Amino acid sequence: MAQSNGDHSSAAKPPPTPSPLRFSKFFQSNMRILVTGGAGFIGSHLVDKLMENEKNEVIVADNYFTGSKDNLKKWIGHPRFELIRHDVTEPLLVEVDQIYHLACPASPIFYKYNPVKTIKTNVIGTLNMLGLAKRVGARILLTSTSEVYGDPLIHPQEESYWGNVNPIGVRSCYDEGKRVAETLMFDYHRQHGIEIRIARIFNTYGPRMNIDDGRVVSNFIAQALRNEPLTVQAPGTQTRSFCYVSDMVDGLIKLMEGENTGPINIGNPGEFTMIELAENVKELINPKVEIKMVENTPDDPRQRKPDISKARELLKWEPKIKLKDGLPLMEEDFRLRLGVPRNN
Ligand SMILES: NC(=O)c1ccc[n+]([C@@H]2O[C@H](COP(=O)([O-])OP(=O)(O)OC[C@H]3O[C@@H](n4cnc5c(N)ncnc54)[C@H](O)[C@@H]3O)[C@@H](O)[C@H]2O)c1
Ligand SMILES: O=c1ccn([C@@H]2O[C@H](COP(=O)(O)OP(=O)(O)O[C@H]3OC[C@@H](O)[C@H](O)[C@H]3O)[C@@H](O)[C@H]2O)c(=O)[nH]1
Repeated sequence: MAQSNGDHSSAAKPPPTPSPLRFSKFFQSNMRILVTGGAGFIGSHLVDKLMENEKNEVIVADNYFTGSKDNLKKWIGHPRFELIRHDVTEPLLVEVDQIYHLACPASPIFYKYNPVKTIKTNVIGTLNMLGLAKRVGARILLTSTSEVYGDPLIHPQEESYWGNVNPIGVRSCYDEGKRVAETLMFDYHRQHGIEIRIARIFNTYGPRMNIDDGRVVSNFIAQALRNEPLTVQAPGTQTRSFCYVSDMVDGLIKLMEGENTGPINIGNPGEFTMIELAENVKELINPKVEIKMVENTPDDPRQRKPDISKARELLKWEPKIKLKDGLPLMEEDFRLRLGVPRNN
């Protein structure tokens, strides 16, 4: 059953007065934007889009755990761009107008690698970024996740659903971490009037994903190009809905620029079983490759598909790129990075 989330738009207090430093711009930019996790997959595409606007000055803070300077190489040295090696579990002092807070490992193998660090990143990292937002009067957007719905008992998932999450499982550092991060966002909003935005991101794919990061689309494409079996984790009937990264970035910017706090689902409602995904990749990239069933990991959600009515209505956003059109764009990037030419 869907549950009510109450009225998210009414803040108890007016927003804090921005710091006077907010108006002392280094350049003639109108907007100084901090992107935490900006050296990662989604973050670096977001930076590309934000940098297209000459009125934006972009500061990236990243500890390079799963991200890389390479993703931002075209901006290093640009007068409107700054890259800081920084871990968000430590406070950060910068003067900005907007904060896109993405810093957090997203692939299950990485977030489970050091679960204590993952939960610290989600809780202390978000607390630090909210403290920064409060001091400088910045608007802050959190990239939350479809994992807040856990192994969902309603389908598709709408924002009013409170989720079905194991609080002590191996994924909890991430999904409970993001749930606490959402709570902190709303507490700062109600208690201190901070302008918040929460995006619940569903599985996103595209160029620049770490080749061996363990997520399903990157795994299957890399396996197909290396002539290795596509590893479908049992039972293979579990579903996901895959959003191409440029659609995701457009949705995040619309949410930041709009008037709604969220949480708002941002994802592509096209739903596929993992067997269907493997078949699509096989047909598209390497028809000779084998599909192999392998053991799954605990608490793997059995179904996932966003209800994006809110995004359509409130943000006037919907994804444009279908899986069959997005996979070849990612294939090109993986071929280049793996050194596998098309006629191989
Ligand atoms: N890609 C998806 O399918 C998806 C789905 C739901 C939510 N999200 C969220 O979107 C955000 C970006 O995901 P992504 O796919 O680009 O992942 P990613 O792993 O490519 O990027 C995460 C970035 O955060 C950085 N980071 C991690 N911990 C940090 C810390 N303590 N301090 C500073 N930087 C740190 C990493 O080095 C990396 O550059 C994450 O918050 C993730 O939870 C992603
Ligand atoms: O090689 C693989 C990898 C994964 N899988 C399956 O593919 C599905 C998707 O797995 P992924 O690891 O790509 O991602 P998940 O959907 O489990 O988690 C993701 O959800 C949303 C985000 O917050 C994160 O990016 C990530 O946690 C799972 O059912 C998994 O069992 C395979 O069948 N084979």
